[in-house]
Amino acid sequence: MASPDFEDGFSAQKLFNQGTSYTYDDVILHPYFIDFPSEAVNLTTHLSKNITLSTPCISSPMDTITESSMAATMAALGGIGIVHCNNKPSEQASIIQKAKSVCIGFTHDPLCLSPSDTLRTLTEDSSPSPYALITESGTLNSKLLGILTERDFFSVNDLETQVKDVMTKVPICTSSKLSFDEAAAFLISQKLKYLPIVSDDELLVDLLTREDVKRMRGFPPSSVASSIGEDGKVLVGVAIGTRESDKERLEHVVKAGANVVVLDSSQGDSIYQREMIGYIKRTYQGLDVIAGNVVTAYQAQNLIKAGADGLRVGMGSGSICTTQEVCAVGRGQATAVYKVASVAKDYGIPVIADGGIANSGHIVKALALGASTVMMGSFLAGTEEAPGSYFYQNGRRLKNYRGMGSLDAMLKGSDARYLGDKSKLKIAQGVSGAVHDKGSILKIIPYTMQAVRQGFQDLGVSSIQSAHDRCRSGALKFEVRTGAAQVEGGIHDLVMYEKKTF
Ligand SMILES: NC(=O)C1=CN([C@@H]2O[C@H](COP(=O)(O)OP(=O)(O)OC[C@H]3O[C@@H](n4cnc5c(N)ncnc54)[C@H](O)[C@@H]3O)[C@@H](O)[C@H]2O)C=CC1
Ligand SMILES: O=c1[nH]c(=O)c2[nH+]cn([C@@H]3O[C@H](COP(=O)(O)O)[C@@H](O)[C@H]3O)c2[nH]1
Ligand SMILES: [K+]
Repeated sequence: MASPDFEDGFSAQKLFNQGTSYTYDDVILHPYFIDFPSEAVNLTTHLSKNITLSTPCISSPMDTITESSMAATMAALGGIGIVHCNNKPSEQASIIQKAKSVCIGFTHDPLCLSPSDTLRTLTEDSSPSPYALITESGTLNSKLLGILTERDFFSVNDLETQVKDVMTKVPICTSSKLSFDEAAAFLISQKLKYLPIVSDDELLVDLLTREDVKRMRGFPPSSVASSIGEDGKVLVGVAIGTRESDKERLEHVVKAGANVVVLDSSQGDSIYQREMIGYIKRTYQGLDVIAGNVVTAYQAQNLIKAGADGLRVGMGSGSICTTQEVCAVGRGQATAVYKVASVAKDYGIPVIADGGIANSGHIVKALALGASTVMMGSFLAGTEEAPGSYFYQNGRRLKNYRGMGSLDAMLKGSDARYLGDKSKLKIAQGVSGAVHDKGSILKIIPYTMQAVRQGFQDLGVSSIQSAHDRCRSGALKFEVRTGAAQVEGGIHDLVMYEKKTF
């Protein structure tokens, strides 16, 4: 459809050239003519020059957000996880390897015992396991010898009995080559409660339980392609720093199968990033490098000229960030995304809108303003896939979430980044806190993406590319919302309500 000839609303170019730093909540988009169903919206996008994703979502390289479970599940949902680097290179490498071998839906790290362990091992925990898998070495990736369930040990009173004397030998198991659905069908057909999953050489790799099957049935079916690399395994990204030692780290993580590297810095337009981009491009042909963070057109151009294959945008916009307060630099995230994306588009470089995503509307705005993907911390914090255990406080189930520039995270890292350099005083640029239990991203991401599709339908655009084209041409109209308009746009004038998004 041709654009209407009314003076109504501002183009992004006009809106963001007035010297005001706007964030997502400050702006609102005008709806446009709809001539397609929301299911027709295709959110396929570019993470970087050479990597395509079917879901425009990335989990942030933070130690309370992305380790193996998050990375594997994000990729299964068509997005990608970037594994954090607040650990030893060998630890980061094993997180990548684990992410690449995880089968979504299965019980990972099932309880394994060795044949000589006693029943006491099983029962001494405050919440005893209802099963154990017996392997030669008592660990995963060892030959499966038997299974122990309540049926086997219910009537045995002597806790010193060795498990090998009561276990069921040669349990029914299935191949790790089966998909979740195939393995689940087998478990149901055999009326089993526990189904060990073994490799071709009979090593135990996973377990499928009836509870797993019930749980997975509660999640929406995935309608998008998983992110799979040339190695046939899920795509996994890694964050690294820009110190000399990060070159060695990179070697480890590339060997472990990392598919893309993110240079993780609050202010990416530095000599350190330029040199690191050059080094990576010279040393690892075919490995995409995402540089950042940046918030201005000038910074963006510098990193693109240095060879970046993608840019990460956001300074101080994150929920745990105090950079703007501490250092007086940064930018409202809507302005930052628009300005950086405008330059990056000229070079065909995709942009990640990083930080400040609190709802699906923010994702629609970020993508409409030129971002190809969004990176999220807080939105994914507190999920089952985020690292760390849940704990209770005042009756609420919580998980920790912290900034990578918080004192807590810096103390944990204790490597060259901060503490190795003992001559430097440490200044925190982030906080450490907790968020409530959000369930699984297997539910959050599909529902959020459907909300984004509905937003795109309201805008009259059926793909991220067409949103970018309409924004660039000035046909996509924006306006700034006053404080009162923002209040009006939220929930108001109710005595009480319950907010359920899906
Ligand atoms: N997006 C945001 O707004 C912010 C993000 N963060 C996060 O916190 C973490 C830490 O970020 P940064 O402190 O920026 O980490 P960084 O490692 O990039 O920088 C730490 C300090 O080391 C210096 N440095 C880096 N490479 C060097 C080299 N080769 N030689 C000498 N000095 C060098 C930097 O200039 C800086 O002073 C990251 O995970 C980042 O994403 C922190 C603050 C803001
Ligand atoms: O100023 C900061 N101090 C920090 O300690 C810090 N840690 C992470 N980040 C950045 O915040 C992003 C996540 O933001 P959200 O929680 O809003 O998704 C992340 O993706 C990062 O870009 C930090 N920024
Ligand atoms: K902030």
